[in-house]
Amino acid sequence: MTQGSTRARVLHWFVRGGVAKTASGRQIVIDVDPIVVGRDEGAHLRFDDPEVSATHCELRAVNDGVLVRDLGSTNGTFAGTLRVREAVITTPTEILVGGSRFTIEPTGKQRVEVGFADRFGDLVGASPRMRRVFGVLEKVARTPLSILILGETGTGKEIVAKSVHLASERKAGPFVVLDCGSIPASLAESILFGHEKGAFTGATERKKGALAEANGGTLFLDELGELPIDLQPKLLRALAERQVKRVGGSTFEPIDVRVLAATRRDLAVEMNAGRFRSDLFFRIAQVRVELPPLRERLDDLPLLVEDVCKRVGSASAAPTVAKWIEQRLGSYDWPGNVRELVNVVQVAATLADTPDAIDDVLTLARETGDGGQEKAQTAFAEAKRGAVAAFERDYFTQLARIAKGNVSEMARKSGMERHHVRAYLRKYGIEKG
Ligand SMILES: Nc1ncnc2c1ncn2[C@@H]1O[C@H](COP(=O)(O)OP(=O)(O)OP(=O)(O)O)[C@@H](O)[C@H]1O
Repeated sequence: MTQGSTRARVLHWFVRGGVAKTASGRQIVIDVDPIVVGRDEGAHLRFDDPEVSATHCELRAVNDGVLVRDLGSTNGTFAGTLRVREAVITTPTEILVGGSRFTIEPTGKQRVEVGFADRFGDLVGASPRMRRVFGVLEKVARTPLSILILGETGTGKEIVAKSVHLASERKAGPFVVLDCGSIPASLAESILFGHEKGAFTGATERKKGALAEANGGTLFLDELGELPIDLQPKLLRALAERQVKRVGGSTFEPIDVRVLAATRRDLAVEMNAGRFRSDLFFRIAQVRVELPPLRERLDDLPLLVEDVCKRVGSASAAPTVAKWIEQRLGSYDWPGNVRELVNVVQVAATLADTPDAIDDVLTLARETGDGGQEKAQTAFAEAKRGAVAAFERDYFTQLARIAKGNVSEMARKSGMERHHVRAYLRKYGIEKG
């Protein structure tokens, strides 16, 4: 995990792309950025075939060949005679989608331009995939393009959005965050577009919506996949026409807003299931940025550890903390991604003078058992924090399982507000399913 080895890997990041060819002679180059195959007008490789789903499958270059991934299509994706959910194509292969066919012809290894920047705004990362992300963000931050940021919980989606805003010409304007997952359906329209006084019961004052609040700046739509379906065409219209009408109002006000959005959900699957509108998807996903899970970019650990230690004022603790993580969590898969790492590093950094204490406290936090002996050797406050964290992690993991990921159900069962439940799920990197 030294800087030297990181640099060598950057220079040697190669993928095998290819070309997708249709019977009518259309050709499209397959690179590391995903190509969507589907019936939708926004699809990169489009088939006007009713048996093809709106967003049917996607193709992209990976290390060994062309990755074909079905996007929850109705009729499936076939490589030759095999129905595939996900497959890496290494030799020329015919792909069947609905009643249409195309061929993938993989090419030799090609070098991916990753750039050398190992940070962008508040983000750091030395892995080739993050360096590539930084290169893309550098190029698009100053443009008006909207960006869809994809990634598991805790991979840094919100910090990407904030950093893009601060690197854009809109940085002096507002940065407004709207968590689409916590909007109550009855207030959704008013939260987005605002309302006039008396528009509905409880509308005691005229109020701006999130779009108008973000005027002159950036609106970050977190959890875009959870935006209520009936609101989606209205948002699309507002973005296209650059104007909003408040609930209960009769006039339009102009808005000048750049939209950035994030999602943990696979929106292609949502689109095929009719829960997300593809026209809104293609409007917002003018640029798609995918943040890989931390387990796929462990090269980022040293720089992240250094960054967090600096942030908490313990820069000198970084080598001890990095060594501890390498030794004790070397094969850990970080389900809570960078957020979980940040939590671990913050605790470890404050205890770096006594590495044994790191062991005690962080092992405690991870264990759900009582670990009596270890507890008694740790300061009471730390031990309690560890035990509470273990309880919370366990409770919400089980709750999510029982409620099959349904946040409303979890809120009912736990007697908590939905946004509190969501905060705990995030804190411990628990997928909602
Ligand atoms: N590349 C990075 N460099 C430095 N810090 C990072 C990086 N990525 C994430 N973080 C930190 O990890 C934490 C989680 O990041 P963030 O809230 O942006 O994740 P997220 O993907 O939006 O999560 P969620 O989907 O749960 O909302 C924050 O403390 C953030 O500062």
